[in-house]
Amino acid sequence: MTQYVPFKGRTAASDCLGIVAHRDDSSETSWSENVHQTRQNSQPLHLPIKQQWTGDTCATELKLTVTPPTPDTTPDSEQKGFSTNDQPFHKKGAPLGSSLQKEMYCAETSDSPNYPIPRLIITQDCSPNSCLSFTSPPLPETTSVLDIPLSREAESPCSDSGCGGSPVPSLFLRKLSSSSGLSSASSFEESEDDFGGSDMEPNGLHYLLCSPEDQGVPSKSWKKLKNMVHWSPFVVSFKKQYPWIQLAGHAGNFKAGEYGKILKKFCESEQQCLVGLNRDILRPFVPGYYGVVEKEGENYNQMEDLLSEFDSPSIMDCKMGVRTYLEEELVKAREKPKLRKDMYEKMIAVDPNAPTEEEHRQKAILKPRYMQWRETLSSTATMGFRIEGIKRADGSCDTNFKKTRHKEQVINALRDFVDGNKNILRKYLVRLKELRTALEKSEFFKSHEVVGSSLLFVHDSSEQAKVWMIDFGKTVRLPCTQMLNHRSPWVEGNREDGYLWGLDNLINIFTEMVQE
Ligand SMILES: Nc1ncnc2c1ncn2[C@@H]1O[C@H](COP(=O)(O)OP(=O)(O)OP(=O)(O)O)[C@@H](O)[C@H]1O
Ligand SMILES: O=P(O)(O)O[C@@H]1[C@H](O)[C@H](O)[C@@H](OP(=O)(O)O)[C@H](OP(=O)(O)O)[C@H]1O
Repeated sequence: MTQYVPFKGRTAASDCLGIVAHRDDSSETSWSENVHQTRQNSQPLHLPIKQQWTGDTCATELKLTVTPPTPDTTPDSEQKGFSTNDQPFHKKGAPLGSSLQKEMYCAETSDSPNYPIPRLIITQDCSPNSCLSFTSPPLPETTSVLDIPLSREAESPCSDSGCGGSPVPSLFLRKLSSSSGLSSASSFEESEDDFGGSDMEPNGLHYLLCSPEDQGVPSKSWKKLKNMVHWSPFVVSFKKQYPWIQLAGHAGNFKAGEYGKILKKFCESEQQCLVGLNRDILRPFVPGYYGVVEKEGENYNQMEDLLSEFDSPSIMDCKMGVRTYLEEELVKAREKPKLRKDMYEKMIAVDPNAPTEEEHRQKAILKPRYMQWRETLSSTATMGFRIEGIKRADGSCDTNFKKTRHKEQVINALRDFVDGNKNILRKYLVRLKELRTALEKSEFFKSHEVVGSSLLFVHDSSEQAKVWMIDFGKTVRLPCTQMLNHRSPWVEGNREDGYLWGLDNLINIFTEMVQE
């Protein structure tokens, strides 16, 4: 589906799902008003969004000077092109000054505060499904983490990049997605004593086995050991010896923790979310949180490993919401536009015709442009969720879902994921509905913009099937007076994320599949 941009005017009304973007220029307010009115009365004239990024509108203002890999001494804030004062993004992981975290492909541009980053406005038929009523999970009286104060202020997100890109050498730390060029580089390289390396997948992808013994040890071996943990008290020392798989996300973000726990690079706002969620009605749907752990000079959030209760699990990561970047990322991008060579390369790897002429000339694109392109290429914009990756029970792994956009494609992927097993589908459906009920009651949820968060689906051959919310690196507390319903269309400023709308759609799809 093409993404459209309203272009000076309105047209007839439309009930169907559509995407509207507009320029952030001097006519911003009236554009915004037009779009609001448009949803009620009329449909805007449309232009492909690609035209937002043509040279005559904006790109001529950019002068691309690709910054070569910088020495380790460069402060992170400079790496990201932010001054030390403008720090809306807490970086993930290491303490300030870590030499690990570098921006390699970020290109500085001339400062142009009025640089027109388009605003994406999703118009959608967001009539929610009628909610089935389920007993709410009991609100815990105590939590596993008790003493971390919650800030009342909006938390800054943990985006590695904001609009400036990942603060790590992309040669070493890659996003675990097919187009990001997965290689045998393991995100656990730094701790080979603790973990095994990566396994080559049949489709050429790799996933990570978080098993101390698995360098050269076939998975059957650890399985045996794991069984021993189940059956014999003498094998306690074999704890941690099961494979842990990171299906999506930034490579290098995880390490093994205690048995049944994993460590994710520390991010303050994610920590606050995990603490808040563990005190909320959503507690049964999020990983347990066990505080901050320091390992090899770096801080990590220790959380429950959601795979630990499963045997050779099948796993799916679904990124939720209609938007995958925060509003403040757009603001940042306008203030300090930065060209991303790596994102241009990821884009042309999927579709060589996707970049505008100007982007081709510059061989770089802005992050919001890339993120919007990803959203419209996949089902994010049209359904409010997208599949990021699937790992099947046989060990095969697929992260090639960038172009999985249509309902039929999603259904095929889901059918393949559950291997046609309707019992598992039914269990997922029940769990998704329970989650929706909890989300609709949750104090945490209504007071946070939840962007880039995923649902982790896990099942195994015993037909145990569960879903959890994960990844709160870009979950941001709203100002006290603001609340979201997570179903309204997003208009920049309202901070709606479409999370519940996406969940409604997911539930509809599972319902259809169960009834098939
Ligand atoms: N608590 C958990 N238990 C088991 N697996 C997990 C858990 N948290 C994350 N994972 C695995 O790690 C992957 C990435 O997790 P997550 O999305 O939190 O990482 P990230 O690097 O912050 O991602 P992103 O780049 O999208 O922000 C998930 O797809 C899942 O496979
Ligand atoms: O899946 P892809 O196509 O590889 O694209 C990445 C994906 O959109 C991530 O969500 C994003 O991280 P954040 O959500 O943390 O912004 C990352 O940005 P980054 O490269 O700036 O980290 C992108 O590169």
